[in-house]
Amino acid sequence: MDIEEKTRQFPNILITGTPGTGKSTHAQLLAEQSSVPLRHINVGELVKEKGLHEGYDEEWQAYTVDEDKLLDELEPVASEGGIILDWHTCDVFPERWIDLVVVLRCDHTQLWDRLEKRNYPLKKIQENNEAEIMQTILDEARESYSQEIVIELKSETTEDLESNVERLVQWVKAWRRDHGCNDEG
Ligand SMILES: Nc1ncnc2c1ncn2[C@@H]1O[C@H](COP(=O)(O)OP(=O)(O)O)[C@@H](O)[C@H]1O
Repeated sequence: MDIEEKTRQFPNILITGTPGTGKSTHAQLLAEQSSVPLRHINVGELVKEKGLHEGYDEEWQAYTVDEDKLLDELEPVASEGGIILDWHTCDVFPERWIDLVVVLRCDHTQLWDRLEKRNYPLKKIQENNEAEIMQTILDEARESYSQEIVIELKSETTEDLESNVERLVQWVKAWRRDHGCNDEG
């Protein structure tokens, strides 16, 4: 455990998964329902807002992220703790920042419908659909972080969403207890 980790009062959670699996929906609800303040950071939006990219890729309709700039931008808030990082890329963050990695999963036909509703180009829908079938992001998460902090959660129904968020709310409380933080005061 390094010094930075010891001084954090709030955990950092990474919510990842193929686009459309429900990251933003989960992150937003968790930030609302948590009994301690957690800040939802939609990394894709942050990249766009702060210009943390090397331009827009028309073919993929996505920004090419400048990872160094992104990490510099996030370092102070990550060190402070209490952030929910919401992004489909999970292998760029330093391990010391992250206390829990949540990988959301969704049946691929359902995912296809969700992405179609977003008017993604067919190529992008196919690519993401295939990534979900191949569990690409789950594998990346398991390769990038220690096994004990990576959890896979199903995100297909509203019931899934509610029970996942409740579980995460409880996890945050337990993390704080384990780290000697007093939630009463
Ligand atoms: N567990 C779920 N049950 C029902 N609909 C969901 C669930 N998770 C996400 N959705 C829906 O799927 C769409 C994509 O969700 P979103 O949170 O934007 O995904 P992501 O941030 O992973 O791209 C939204 O319309 C959202 O309402």
